[in-house]
Amino acid sequence: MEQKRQSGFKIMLRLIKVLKPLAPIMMITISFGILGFLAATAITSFGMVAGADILGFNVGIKASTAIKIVIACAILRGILRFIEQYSGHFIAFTILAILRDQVFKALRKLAPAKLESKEKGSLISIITSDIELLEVFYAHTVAPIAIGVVTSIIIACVLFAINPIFGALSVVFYLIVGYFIPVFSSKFAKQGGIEYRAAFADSNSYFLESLNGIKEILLFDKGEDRKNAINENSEKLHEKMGVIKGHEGIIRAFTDIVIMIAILTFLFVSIELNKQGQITIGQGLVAIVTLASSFGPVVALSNLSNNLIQTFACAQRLFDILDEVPAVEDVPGETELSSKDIKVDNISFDYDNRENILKDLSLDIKKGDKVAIIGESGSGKSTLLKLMMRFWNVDKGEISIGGENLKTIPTKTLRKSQTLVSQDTFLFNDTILNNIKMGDRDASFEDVVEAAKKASIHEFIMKLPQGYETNVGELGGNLSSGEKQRMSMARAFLRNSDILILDEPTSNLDTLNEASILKTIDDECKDKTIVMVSHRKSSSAICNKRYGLENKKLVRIQ
Ligand SMILES: Nc1ncnc2c1ncn2[C@@H]1O[C@H](COP(=O)(O)OP(=O)(O)OP(=O)(O)O)[C@@H](O)[C@H]1O
Repeated sequence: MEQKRQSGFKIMLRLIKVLKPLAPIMMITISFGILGFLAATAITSFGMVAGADILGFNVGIKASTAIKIVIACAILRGILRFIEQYSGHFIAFTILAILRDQVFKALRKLAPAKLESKEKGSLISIITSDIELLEVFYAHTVAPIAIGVVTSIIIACVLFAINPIFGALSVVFYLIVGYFIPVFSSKFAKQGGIEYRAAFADSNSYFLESLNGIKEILLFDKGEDRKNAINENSEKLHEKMGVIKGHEGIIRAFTDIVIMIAILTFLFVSIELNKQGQITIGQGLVAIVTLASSFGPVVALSNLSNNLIQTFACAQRLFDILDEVPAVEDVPGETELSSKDIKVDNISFDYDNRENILKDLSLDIKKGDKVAIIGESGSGKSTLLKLMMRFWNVDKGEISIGGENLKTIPTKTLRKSQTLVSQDTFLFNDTILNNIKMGDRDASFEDVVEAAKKASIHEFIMKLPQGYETNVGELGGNLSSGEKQRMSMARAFLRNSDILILDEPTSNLDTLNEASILKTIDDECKDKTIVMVSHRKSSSAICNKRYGLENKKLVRIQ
């Protein structure tokens, strides 16, 4: 399951590839960003020109003209910055939407097999905060790098025009601040960023697990332990953030020192060049002010490196999901199955190349058969059902329905032909009506009531304050397992598939409700094929064929 770690460069290239459809808008962001920064630098530079002219240093431009340019640049700066930020964020949030869509598509493909073993808290981190952090890359990285590089080149040319030494020196300082510091910084901060994102996901998982297992925690009096562990996780996150922020502080201080050194260097060089008669005092002042005000985009690059490491760690986790190979590929299309006979032909299966769970197992189920599978816990009964629904593919042998290999039956057709009722039923935070209607979205209210009656849950629903319109969420998880299981049966009756797959369908029911549901199944499903896993003899009484799962194979029981 662990994926290969990709280099920062590869991750960056892949993130940029997603940008392709929005390249024209990115060009707008970059162009307006460059013009905006040039306008900002021009404000200070021409301000200095005006000052120099007023003080009597000749710089070749009149103070009145320079002031007009300053005013024009100030207005332009606002407009340009607005367009840059607007288009930059439009790109970022559009891309986040595209990425979210890709992740959901990937999760759909991975479900259910590959998601069984994934930590749900970690998945939630990826879908929410990890993707959100990529905004940093799209809105605050790509354009700033381009803007930083281009503006630095332009300013270096302007300084070069004043005097080549200024031009050459500015290139050196831009490289130190915009390239060497970020590269050096990222080497040290890399591990911290990766560790922080991993700790963040772990902490989410632990919290979610604690919520899910709250009953067990209280029952075994582990509340204090859990609380301490959650506090420890928070402390760990705090510490890791402390390391990142400490590092950021040092880098910022270092960057500021380099900028100060650059300005002082320009000051000394200006004095020297003025002494040699190569530049006027006015030119020297303009060069110093231009350099000092031009570091903005380059400093933005330097600050990026810390954020980028976290962003890349998030992107890596996102790409791991996108790259994960599903256990089963969907088969597109829809067909009619010629018959509903199921043939399990000499199959073997194991999870992740471990020991075989099922080996050379065969089973013939004719349409209308009611088959019970009995066996010890962990013997592989649920696994066999999962294989019949193609949640996983068999490793050897073949399962077919109506003579057609499961692997080639369109997924939609397969899902339509089968309904699963399992030991634990998930109800969505919606009305009871809509929860049962999962079985058939187009069913009428009367159909739902009839299905609920068959599942012996109608009377219970009618006693609820708003009957079928009661929201499951409002019951606050107060539904009993048996009530949930009966709702699941109601869904199954409504769905009316030809093949009913029942995994301990009555495990949470009392004998009265069990008998009632079994009678309905017996009466209503005469022509349906049923494959039922059950520990209870009473449940399997409605079946005409019984098999025991022993030593990875099925043995007929009379
Ligand atoms: N997704 C999975 N990945 C790896 N191993 C799994 C997975 N699901 C189940 N197993 C293992 O496969 C074996 C068979 O599990 P299965 O759920 O099929 O047993 P079962 O007979 O239905 O058990 P029970 O009666 O307790 O429900 C068990 O050892 C289980 O731990």
